Formats: sequence, C-alpha cells, structure tokens
Amino acid sequence: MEMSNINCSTSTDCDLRVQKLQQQISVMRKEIKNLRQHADSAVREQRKSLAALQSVVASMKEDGRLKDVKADPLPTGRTVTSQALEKGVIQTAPIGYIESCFSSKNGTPRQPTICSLSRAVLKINKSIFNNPEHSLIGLDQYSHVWIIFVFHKNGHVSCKAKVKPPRLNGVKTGVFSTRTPHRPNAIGLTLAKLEIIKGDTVYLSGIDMIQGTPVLDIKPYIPDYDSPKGKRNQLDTEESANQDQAEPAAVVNDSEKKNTMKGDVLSGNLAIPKITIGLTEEEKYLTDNTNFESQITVLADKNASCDTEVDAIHQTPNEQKMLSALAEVKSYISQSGAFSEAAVENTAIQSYCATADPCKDEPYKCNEHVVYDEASNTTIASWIRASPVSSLEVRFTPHAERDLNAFEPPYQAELGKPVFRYLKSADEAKAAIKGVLSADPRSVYRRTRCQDQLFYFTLDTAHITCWFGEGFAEVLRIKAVHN
Ligand SMILES: C[S@@+](CC[C@H](N)C(=O)[O-])C[C@H]1O[C@@H](n2cnc3c(N)ncnc32)[C@H](O)[C@@H]1O
Repeated sequence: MEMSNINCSTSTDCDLRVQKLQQQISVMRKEIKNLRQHADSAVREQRKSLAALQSVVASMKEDGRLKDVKADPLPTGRTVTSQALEKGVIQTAPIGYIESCFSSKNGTPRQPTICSLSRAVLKINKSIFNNPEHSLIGLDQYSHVWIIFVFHKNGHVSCKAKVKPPRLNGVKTGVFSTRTPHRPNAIGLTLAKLEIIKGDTVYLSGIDMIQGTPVLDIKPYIPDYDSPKGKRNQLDTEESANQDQAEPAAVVNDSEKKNTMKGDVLSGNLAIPKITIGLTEEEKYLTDNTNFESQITVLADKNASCDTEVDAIHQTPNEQKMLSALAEVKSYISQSGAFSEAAVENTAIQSYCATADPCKDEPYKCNEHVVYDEASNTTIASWIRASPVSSLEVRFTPHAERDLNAFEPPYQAELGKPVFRYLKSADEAKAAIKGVLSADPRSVYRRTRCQDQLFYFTLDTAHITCWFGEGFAEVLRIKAVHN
C-alpha cells in the first residue's frame, strides 16, 4: 500500500487527504492484526509438531531404537542392539528378492494353494552370506518351505484392527483372524513347493508373492512340527517319546532292566517319580506313601472318571509323566502276570483310547462359525471353506485360446513368438489362469460396484484380459508382455 504525501494547498484539500490517510492506516492495522494471528497460529502448530516429534524420539529411545548402546556387528555390516531385540525391534535385511510370474498384485492368487503352477525364483543375496549356496545345504531334503516376506507393495502403512477379507465379501473381521497384507507389521507367510535348488538359487512353485518381494527368511516345512497332530497321533507320539526317555539305552541292557523292574515291583520298591504338582491332597498323600498299589488305584480311578480323550489331553504334564511311568509299569506287570489282564485293562492308560465327540464336549469346536478337523484336531473359521464368494467357472474364447497357443515354452524360443519365462507350456498357462480366476481375484469393491468392467492381470509374460458374468469368468484376450 502506498502512503500519500500530506502536502496540500487548501484546508479542505488537507482534510480530505488526512481522512484518506486515516483510512489507509486503519486498513494497514487490520492487515497487521491478521498477520499477527497467522503468525501466532503458525507458531502454535510448530510447537505442537515439535512436541509430537519429541514424544516420538522419547518413545524410540525408550524402546531402544535410538539408544546408543553397544552394537553387535552382523556379517552384513548391519547392526542389532540386544536392547532393541528384547523390545521386539529388529533390523531386517532381505535374504533375497522374489522373481515371480506375477508382476503386480492384481490377479496374484490370495493363497499359494490357489495356483500350484505359479512359479518364482529366489537367489540368496551375497551381502548376507559370503557363500550364499552354503546356507541352502540340506534344504533340498524338504519338499516344501515357508517363505517369510515383506508386503513391500502395500502402498500405505496404515492398518486397521478390523479388515474385510475378499472371501468374506465385505464382512469385517479382526485383522489377526485373516491373512490380509495390511497388518501392523507387513509380514507375509507362504508355504511354497520347493522345486529345485541350484547353487545359491531356490526355485519355487505354488506361490502368491509378486515380483520384487523382499524375502526375510526361508524355513523348511516340517509336518511333524508345523501340522497339529490328531489326538490319537499325539498320544502315540507322546507314549513313544516317554518310552524312549524311560529307556537308558547304554547303561542297562533290556533284560537286566526288566529283571530289576520286576523285582522292584514285586517287592514294592519301585521308584515311581514323586510328582505332586497338580495332584489333589489325597493323591499327594498317596504319592508320598510308598504304597505302590494305592498309587495305581488313585491314578486309575482319576482317569476312569476322565471319560473323554479331550480330558486326557488336558492332564497336567506331571500327571502325564506319572501316567507314562504307569504305562511302563503296566507293561512289566502284564509280562510278569502280577495283575490280571482285566485289571490292567482298567488302568488309566486305557482311558486314553476313549473316543470323544468333540461337538458334545467342546461345543466351540462345532458351530456354524467353525469347522473342526478331526484328523489334525484343529478348528478353522467356516468362511475359509464355505466362503460367501463362490468359485467361478473359467472359460476361454476361441480368440483367447489362439492367443495362448501362440506362446512357446522358454526352451523352444522362436524368433518373433511370445515366450513364457516360468510356465512350461500353453496348457500349464491355461491351468494357472483357471486357478487364478476360479478363486475370483476381484476386490469386494470391483465385485460389487464394477461388475461389468474388464479385468486385467499379468501371468508370466502374458497380459490377460477377461470379464466376469454370473458364476463365471471369461478370458477374452492374451497378449505377450516384454519386461
Ligand atoms: C492375502 S496375501 C497372503 C500372503 C501369504 N500367503 C500370507 O498368508 O501371509 C496374498 C496377496 O498379497 C498380495 N501381495 C503379494 N506380494 C505382495 C507384496 N510384495 N506386497 C504387497 N502385496 C503383495 C497379492 O495381492 C496377493 O494376492
């Protein structure tokens, strides 16, 4: 704003000028006031941001991420602080990156079982091990491996406590009851088939990870550890483990041991372990007492009243130890003929064999929300198997069939013809496409709001165009992509 000069010839003129100046001054005052207000609010915002930053720094210091503690060097030059580890803060470095037949999230199977023909390659990074191939020694003895990876293309880091898995078709459930990529720590877990290992490189199939996915770890899949056992199996294993533990192989030979045991049993001097935790007062009294027969009776009675296998499983470890000791005793007694077969049959051990109706005893195992699998003694949410989203019939137009048949497997590369990089034939590609589409890969939004729109995805070097109708997906066109 420009200030006028107060030089004026007449008094009226002068008055007018003064008036004008006063108006200008008043406008300027208003502007200054506004500026002050702006400045004040900017300062307040700055203070708030500073306070927030200070609290982040404080919490990082508290959980060890910003603490100057002695760091243990890792071979890769990374460092990890023991304090941070104790707080669950880890510094990760990918052991390698997935080269996948899926280049983007769209159309990538939601679980590896959806498309067993999907393929990926993982080369162990030389920055992790000087000799990466050494880290894979022995892994070829396993048919399947767990791949632990980072959902690096999540796009945003926010995660919600409740999510809408596509298979629930818009219904919300807790994030931890799903396999959503959007989790507090963007960690994925895939059970993949291990095809072959060549040097430092692992070839996988049955995968659901996209190109460039950073892999944090590989672990062998070991059904003995990773797959829960059915009740009968579990008991068999425990019994044999207990027997193994009870036999000090090198010290006493079998016949010496049997003789000693028999003698002790018959003389009432058998050293049954004195386990009292988890026992009733009566049981404690009896285990303190060297009266072996009384102990047998108490435990047999206790287990006779345990009329389901499920209850037997819930025995305390000490009770189980006691019972395993009894199992051993039983076998020697039955050999020595000290007890009649009928009496032996009545012991607690036999109650293990009782069959249970899980629905009767544990109703949580059988209701409309839960599927119980007796073979593995596991329950899963029913929507996993009986999804409200039904699987689709997959069709190919004659045009799409022709497109697909034009592709060649990698080893038959011919100039000018589209070539697969991972898939071995057009038939494999067709089966893989069917796997992907039959599981309805659309998001809930697309499924409900954009039903009539074309859907595109890439598999290996093929760019696929399809559309969805009521209960089916139809492949319209397949073009080669060169990447
Ligand atoms: C539902 S998640 C399940 C992954 C894994 N099997 C699990 O249970 O943790 C699979 C989906 O994650 C997406 N995805 C795969 N790799 C990804 C990555 N690197 N970053 C972000 N999303 C990815 C794909 O859309 C795929 O369909």
